[in-house]
Amino acid sequence: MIQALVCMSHSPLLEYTNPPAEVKAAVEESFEQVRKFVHDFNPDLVINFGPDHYNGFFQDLMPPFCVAYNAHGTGDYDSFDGVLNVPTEIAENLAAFLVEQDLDVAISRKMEVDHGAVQPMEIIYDGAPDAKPMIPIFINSVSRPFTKMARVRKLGAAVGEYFRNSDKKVLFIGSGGLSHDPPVPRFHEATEEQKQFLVEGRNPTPEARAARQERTINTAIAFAKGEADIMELNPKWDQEFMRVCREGNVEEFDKYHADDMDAAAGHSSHEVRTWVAAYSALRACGEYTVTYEFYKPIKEYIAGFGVTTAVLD
Ligand SMILES: O=C(O)/C=C/c1cccc(O)c1O
Ligand SMILES: [Fe+2]
Repeated sequence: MIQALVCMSHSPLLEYTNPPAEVKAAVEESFEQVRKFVHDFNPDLVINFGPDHYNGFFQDLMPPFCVAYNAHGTGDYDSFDGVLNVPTEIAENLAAFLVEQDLDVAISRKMEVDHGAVQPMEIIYDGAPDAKPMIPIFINSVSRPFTKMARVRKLGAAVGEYFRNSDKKVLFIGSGGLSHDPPVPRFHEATEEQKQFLVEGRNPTPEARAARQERTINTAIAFAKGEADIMELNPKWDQEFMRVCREGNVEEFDKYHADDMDAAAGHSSHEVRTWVAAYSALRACGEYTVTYEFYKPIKEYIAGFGVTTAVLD
């Protein structure tokens, strides 16, 4: 087995809110399954398709895709705040290959990644996402305009093609989703203060960061009580999306359009773009089988929470 995949939801609320004990236990069991899967596979390299939540990328310059040549954690919600172990030369060669395939990715020699990118690696490697060489690939999942899903699929497929004949064991990670609508500001509905944050919010003061995080935590607590002004989770939508992942006909991802996603599954459902890229990468390496699936709508985490693993046939 030379390539494998983990796609999973993330939530910065894992350590900040309290779902019922049986839900917490079920989530922890899903994490245990993922840990075992990855430790058995023991990748040489991780390709991490991740979103950002206005910690590393802002609307002063928002690329659709960005390949990191070097990266560090931003430490939001107490996530990893150190330097990541990015193999720069492999990342440079990968980006050059992608551009040759007409996928005009941005590159960064100093990418700042937030909980959205590092959380699966923190879960797998006991809080140490720098435990393995990892190339973060940012996929804009928060800021309009959104690329068509077919472009995300093609990006993933080209990444897979690049590693298909590699002698390294490569793990593709997609981090985010599924249906959810956390209180991340959207430019055209934002206050003047929020607009300024969306454009110039890099390196917030500790007070500003704490206030932002407290707002999200309070929203999650209110959401669990049925009192928050955010969209409901949509388990039906989530399960349909997971069916497409499972069946392996990745062109079917192209049916997802941004406006419909907003309306049916919430404004952060775009994070499934990371899954689309990761599944398309694996599919470019061969036919695959999903070996593990977990799903629960969890209001305390503001997430339709899905976890999957897959291997080549
Ligand atoms: O406040 C943020 O940056 C994001 C919060 C959030 C909440 C729930 C699920 C997610 O995927 C999130 O990123
Ligand atoms: Fe997120």
